[in-house]
Amino acid sequence: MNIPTKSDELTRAATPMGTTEGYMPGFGNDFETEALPGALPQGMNSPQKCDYGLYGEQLSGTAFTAPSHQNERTWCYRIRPSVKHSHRYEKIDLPYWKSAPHIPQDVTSLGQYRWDPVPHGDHKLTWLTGMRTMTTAGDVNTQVGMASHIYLVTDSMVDAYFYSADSELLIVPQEGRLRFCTELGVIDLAPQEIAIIPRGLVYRVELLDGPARGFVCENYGQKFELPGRGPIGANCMANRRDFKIPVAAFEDRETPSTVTIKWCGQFHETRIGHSPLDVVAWHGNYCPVKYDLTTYCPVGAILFDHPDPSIFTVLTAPSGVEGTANIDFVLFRERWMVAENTFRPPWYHKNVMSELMGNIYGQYDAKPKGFIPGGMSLHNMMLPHGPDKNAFEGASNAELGPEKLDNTMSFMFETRFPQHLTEFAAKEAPLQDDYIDCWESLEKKFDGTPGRK
Ligand SMILES: O=C(O)Cc1cc(O)ccc1O
Ligand SMILES: [Fe+2]
Repeated sequence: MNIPTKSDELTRAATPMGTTEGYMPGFGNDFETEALPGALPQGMNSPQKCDYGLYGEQLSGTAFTAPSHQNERTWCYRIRPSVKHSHRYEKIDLPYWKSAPHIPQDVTSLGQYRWDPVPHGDHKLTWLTGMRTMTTAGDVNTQVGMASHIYLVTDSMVDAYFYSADSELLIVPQEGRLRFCTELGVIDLAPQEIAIIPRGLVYRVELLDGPARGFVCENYGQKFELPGRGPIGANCMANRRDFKIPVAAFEDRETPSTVTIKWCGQFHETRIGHSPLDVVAWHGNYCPVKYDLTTYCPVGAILFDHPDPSIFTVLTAPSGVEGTANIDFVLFRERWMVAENTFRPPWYHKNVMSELMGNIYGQYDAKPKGFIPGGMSLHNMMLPHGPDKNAFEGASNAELGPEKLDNTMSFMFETRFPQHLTEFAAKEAPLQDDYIDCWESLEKKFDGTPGRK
């Protein structure tokens, strides 16, 4: 079902030559875009008077003094400054959207957990009311850790806008299509794509094709960046040119509207008389982005053994400790399996990091049954897990030749912090009570006989 949206009224910049319509290619580089000719000042940021009577305003995504290779900011030229967009703030309740630290007393997070897809109910839900927090980790106030959410969207936000001062959001759709109308332009998002909406950026979310469901990683810490490729070199994994940044788009609409702000885990609302999506031109490197996961080029073992899943890292959000991420976003997609004399699925293991997984489509090799599209699993810090009985027997006895793992796309939000279940995850979401039984029938094979396999 295609749904008409308000955003058809947005005035968009012409798309630069050679780019996909509405987007500019790149990640972390400097962009410039204007929806009206000449709206972007040249050679300086703060002319005495901006063209078209626009106001200049900077959005800083890193500290002013962050090292230059990490420094991110964007200059916006807009109809009104943001401060005119915020009157008195009133606290509001979004009871299903939780922030760390949130450790419910009567919920245990120590265990292996798996959920069926959270079903769409009868209620109408927007991006804000349909956000369901599953886990939280770290502390939103000290800007470390993350939360994982499921979103269920049946309705567009109408004259309603949002920004998170707490976090950037990494969005992983699983069903339905959404349109993110942001201050810096429009991102249309479908399953097999991801988007990042930066901290502080105002937007509304429209439903293009619904109902929509997906996963969100809310990153309280340092921004997601591309991982270093080390000896792999300059190519493969996620390539910068496959990321897409929207061109400038604005609306000049005088309608009573609300802006909701997430700030230190609390939600506040303010009323304004116009659309805040009024940035006519911008330049900078702090911006929303989308990425098509089918452009991710996996690199793997081409002779024997199963490497650590870090080879599949799409994006990493560093913590203060080198090599130990606040969050890694890891993708398990279609690929060839060729390793000889090897148990090919993931090995049994315990991990100091906490692994939250979601299935976008198809079958995951370690869990041929039970981990279904839209479903999630959590293997928390230092809790053992690995292939279920079927996967173990199948892979141990398979005739090994080159084999294509086809029709498969799952992902992992892996964090250095333990993840705590919310009441929703423990009591309302479709938790599989029998999940741990998938390992129960793994029998003892050892009988002391050398050469027994
Ligand atoms: O537990 C999982 O399924 C995720 C995972 C995959 C893999 O290939 C190696 C380690 C790992 O944690
Ligand atoms: Fe794992």
